[in-house]
Amino acid sequence: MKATVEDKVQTRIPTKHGEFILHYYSNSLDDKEHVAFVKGDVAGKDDVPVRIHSECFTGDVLGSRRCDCGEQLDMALDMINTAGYGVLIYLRQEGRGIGLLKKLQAYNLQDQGLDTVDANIKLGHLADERQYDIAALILDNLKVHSIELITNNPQKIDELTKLGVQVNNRIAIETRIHRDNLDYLKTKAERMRHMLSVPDRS
Ligand SMILES: Nc1nc2c(ncn2[C@@H]2O[C@H](COP(=O)(O)OP(=O)(O)OP(=O)(O)O)[C@@H](O)[C@H]2O)c(=O)[nH]1
Ligand SMILES: [Zn+2]
Repeated sequence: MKATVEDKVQTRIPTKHGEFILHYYSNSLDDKEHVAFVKGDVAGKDDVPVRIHSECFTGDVLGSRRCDCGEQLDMALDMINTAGYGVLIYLRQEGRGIGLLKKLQAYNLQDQGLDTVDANIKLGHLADERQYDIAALILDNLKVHSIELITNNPQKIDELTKLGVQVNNRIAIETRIHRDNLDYLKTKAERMRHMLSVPDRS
C-alpha cells in the first residue's frame, strides 16, 4: 500500500527567526509527530530552500555541544527567514533513527573512545538508520516543485533523489568547530562523507 501523510493542522508561530506556519502531519508509516515549519508561499515553486532536520533532543533542546544540531537548527531557520520562503521539516528520528536511549548509551561509549559510527555498531545498529519517505511525502503535500537542500550530508541528497524529490542545489550549513564537537565533526567528514572542512585533531 502506498504511504501517505495528512496535514492535520496549520498554525502561525512567531519566532526569534521570524514568523512561520507550523504544519502537523500524521502519516501511515509510523506514529511519530512529524512537522513542517513553512515560511512564505512554497506551492508550485522551484529551488525552495529546505532543511530536513532530524530530532536531536540533546542538541536542539538542551543546547548540547557534543553535536552541531542545535546550531544548525538556528542557522537553517535564519536562512529560510532571510530567503523569505522555505521549509524546515522536523523529523522525529532521534539519534539517527536509533532513539534517545540508544543515543545516550552511544555517548557513553564515545566517552570510552569509540567514535559516533562504531558506538552505533557496538549497540547493534547501523551508523545511520534514518529514512526520508515522510519528508518526501510532506514536500509533495506542500506542492514544492524542486528544492535547494540545506545540508552537508550527501547521503541525504541521494536518498531524497531516489524518493523522487528534485534537488537542484545544496546549501552548506557549517557550524562553529570547538573542543567538544571536533572529533564528532571529524568522524562525520571522514567516515560519513559529510562535506565539512574540519581541521586536524593535532
Ligand atoms: N546515534 C547517534 N546519533 C547522533 C549522534 N550525534 C547526533 N546524532 C543524531 O544525528 C541526527 C543528526 O544527524 P547528523 O549526522 O548530525 O547530520 P545530518 O542530518 O546527517 O546532516 P546535515 O544535514 O548536514 O546536518 C540527529 O537525529 C541526532 O540526534 C551520535 O553520536 N550518535
Ligand atoms: Zn545533535
